Amino acid sequence: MVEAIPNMKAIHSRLFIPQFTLESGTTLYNVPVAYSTYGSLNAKRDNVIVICHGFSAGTQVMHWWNGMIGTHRALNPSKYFIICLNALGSPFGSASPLTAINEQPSLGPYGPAFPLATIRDDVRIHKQVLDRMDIDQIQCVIGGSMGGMAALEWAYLGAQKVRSFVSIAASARLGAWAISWNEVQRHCIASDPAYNNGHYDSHAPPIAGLMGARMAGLLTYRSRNSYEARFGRELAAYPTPRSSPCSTPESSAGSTDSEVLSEEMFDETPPFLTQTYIRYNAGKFCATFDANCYIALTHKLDTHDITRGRVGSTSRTPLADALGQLMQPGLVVGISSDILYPPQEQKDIAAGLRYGEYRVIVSDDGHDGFLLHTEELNSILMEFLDGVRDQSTILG
Ligand SMILES: CC(=O)SCCNC(=O)CCNC(=O)[C@H](O)C(C)(C)COP(=O)(O)OP(=O)(O)OC[C@H]1O[C@@H](n2cnc3c(N)ncnc32)[C@H](O)[C@@H]1OP(=O)(O)O
Ligand SMILES: N[C@@H](CCO)C(=O)O
Repeated sequence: MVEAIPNMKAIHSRLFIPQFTLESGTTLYNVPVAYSTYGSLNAKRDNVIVICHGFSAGTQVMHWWNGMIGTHRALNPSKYFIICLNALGSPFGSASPLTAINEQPSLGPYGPAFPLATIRDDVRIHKQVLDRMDIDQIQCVIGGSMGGMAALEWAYLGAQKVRSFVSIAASARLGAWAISWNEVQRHCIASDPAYNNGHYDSHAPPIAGLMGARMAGLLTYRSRNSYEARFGRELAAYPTPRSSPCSTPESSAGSTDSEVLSEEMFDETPPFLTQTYIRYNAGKFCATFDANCYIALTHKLDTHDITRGRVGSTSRTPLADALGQLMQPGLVVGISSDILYPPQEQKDIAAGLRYGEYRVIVSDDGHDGFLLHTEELNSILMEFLDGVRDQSTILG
């Protein structure tokens, strides 16, 4: 349920950047960038907060961070001009495998030929959108997961342009563990014959592969304990098993449901709640996501490394050297049970920053805690934003 905010409505737009050269060297033309805004710019055009979205979200912050945005919330549209811009490669409006090559319909969509776009590319092209709005200073850039990685990249634009940042449940550079999970997910998609090396009919996409990828992803977003507590070995109430030699009232007397399930039924019916959960949610995801976009975004994540090009190749402490270059206050938040980007990674980021603060949300919800614990996150953010504002008032 999306909260109705008085005197405030989201504005959704798309702007076209005439020419943009990616880090890879490929130049895109007439590049769409989708974004949503909440609130209004003040006279000095400096009350700006940039929100960076995660892997599968779009720019409509109210849809996935509802608890964070509102009149008495950290993201207060009566105070701030809040903007969320869609990452390149995502299926929600910016240039991606789904959009026409250089916006020329006659050329058809990029499909698997969409070039590698990094998080740094996102920041550079999103900055161009802000430049066109005559915005030169951002109060804070805030993001979780992939968005938290983008927040770190935004900070490298400098403390005059980006006054502070908040990076939640994110890495400074993707490690072998997270890259491998991305590879597992790409493999699921590529193994689906319908994928056809990315040249599939949009009416017959590789659903099975995409579902497999999302199922694997879903597990990395939670923790063992959260699944155990939520589902345990509970059976789904539906669908009812067709028939079974073991399921007559007589034969099942004195047995639990799970004891009377035959192997055959196990294959044909999803008896455990956890199975229906991951199947349902992966299926729901497939209704709005695209397989080539999924692959493009996982490659984007793999390239993420804040040290790239910022630290000499002989550095023995590349992470600390790169983080030490950031001069603005940075809040880094971890979720205690995050197995994808474990809290030690956020602790290390905060430790490397000159003006870093580390906070942890203690929860069994895993990586998805950044979407689920909005009350706690909201308080942490409010405190940080107030502190930064007080500092700016004192320091000018
Ligand atoms: C374009 C846009 O920007 S839209 C935003 C899309 N992206 C996002 O929201 C970000 C990603 N979101 C997510 O990963 C998840 O939604 C989270 C982490 C925020 C919440 O996940 P959960 O805690 O599992 O949410 P919830 O308890 O509502 O369950 C999710 C769904 O599974 C269903 N479900 C729960 N248990 C079961 C089960 N055992 N079997 C089948 N279905 C189940 C729920 O009914 C719910 O269905 P619904 O989405 O149709 O209402
Ligand atoms: N559940 C989140 C986790 C990744 O940030 C998503 O799907 O976007």
